[in-house]
Amino acid sequence: MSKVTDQNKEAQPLTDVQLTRDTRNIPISKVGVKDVSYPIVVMDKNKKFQNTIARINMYVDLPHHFKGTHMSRFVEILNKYREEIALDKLELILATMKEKLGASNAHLEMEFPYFVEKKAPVSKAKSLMEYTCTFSASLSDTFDFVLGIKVPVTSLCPCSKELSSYGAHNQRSIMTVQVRYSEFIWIEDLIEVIEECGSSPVYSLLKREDEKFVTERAYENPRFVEDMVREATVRLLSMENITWFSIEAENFESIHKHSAYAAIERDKR
Ligand SMILES: Nc1nc2c(ncn2[C@@H]2O[C@H](COP(=O)(O)OP(=O)(O)OP(=O)(O)O)[C@@H](O)[C@H]2O)c(=O)[nH]1
Repeated sequence: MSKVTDQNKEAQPLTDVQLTRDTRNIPISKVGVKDVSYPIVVMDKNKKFQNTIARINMYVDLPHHFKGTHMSRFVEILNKYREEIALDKLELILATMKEKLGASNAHLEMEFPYFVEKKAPVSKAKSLMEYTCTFSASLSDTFDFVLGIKVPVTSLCPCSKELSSYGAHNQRSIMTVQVRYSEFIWIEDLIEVIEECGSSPVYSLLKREDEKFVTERAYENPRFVEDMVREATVRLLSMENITWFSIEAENFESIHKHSAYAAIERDKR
């Protein structure tokens, strides 16, 4: 490009390419930014609140006639609500996304580590355990919110216990619970419910007496993935404030190279 053309371009106002017309007549259901790392605040049952860092996805719909969305506005909105990005602000953030981006639907997904203080079962030694949680919120005409938690547990195979002369294969499993609710639910309470559904909870700190206890507890409570999602379903159905849930169990098998998996979803509305 010649120096003269460069100078001409600089003298002109910058073109807003995103606003130009697209002629393919295809609307887009979700467009935006993905995997933005950002500080958020989560309500903590014991300490009132907990600061953590989320990986955030923000999307809106885009009408067929626009070439592109305005990507910078998503991050501008995060900045606007910095220090106060929390559950009670999600609907407001989504409303701002709809307004600033001229959209009909807005989606906000956050995945973040959340720490819970746990006591070892016998020694009562305290330690912090990390749980991966998700907030998935959408606003169209109505607001929708789903809380998700990945809960690690130990599972011990009932079949292996029955067949083997010694021991039974056991492994770490991840139970993923997602809920819609009518009244607020503490992350801590939901974790406790799901941890009852494996052969044993897992801990970040165990002394010798705890290790003996959890090993024997797992042996006394063998569970297939099917048992785990059924046990969770019984509990989640009995919680009246839960209006919808999905529960998954994945066992990272210690005698196979693949996982065992089961899932149940129930809409109580
Ligand atoms: N729409 C879109 N923008 C992209 C993409 N990749 C990068 N961008 C950039 O996102 C940046 C910000 O775009 P805008 O939000 O429209 O920026 P702006 O025009 O200064 O902001 P406004 O005045 O608020 O519209 C631009 O530099 C784009 O090039 C893409 O795949 N799609």
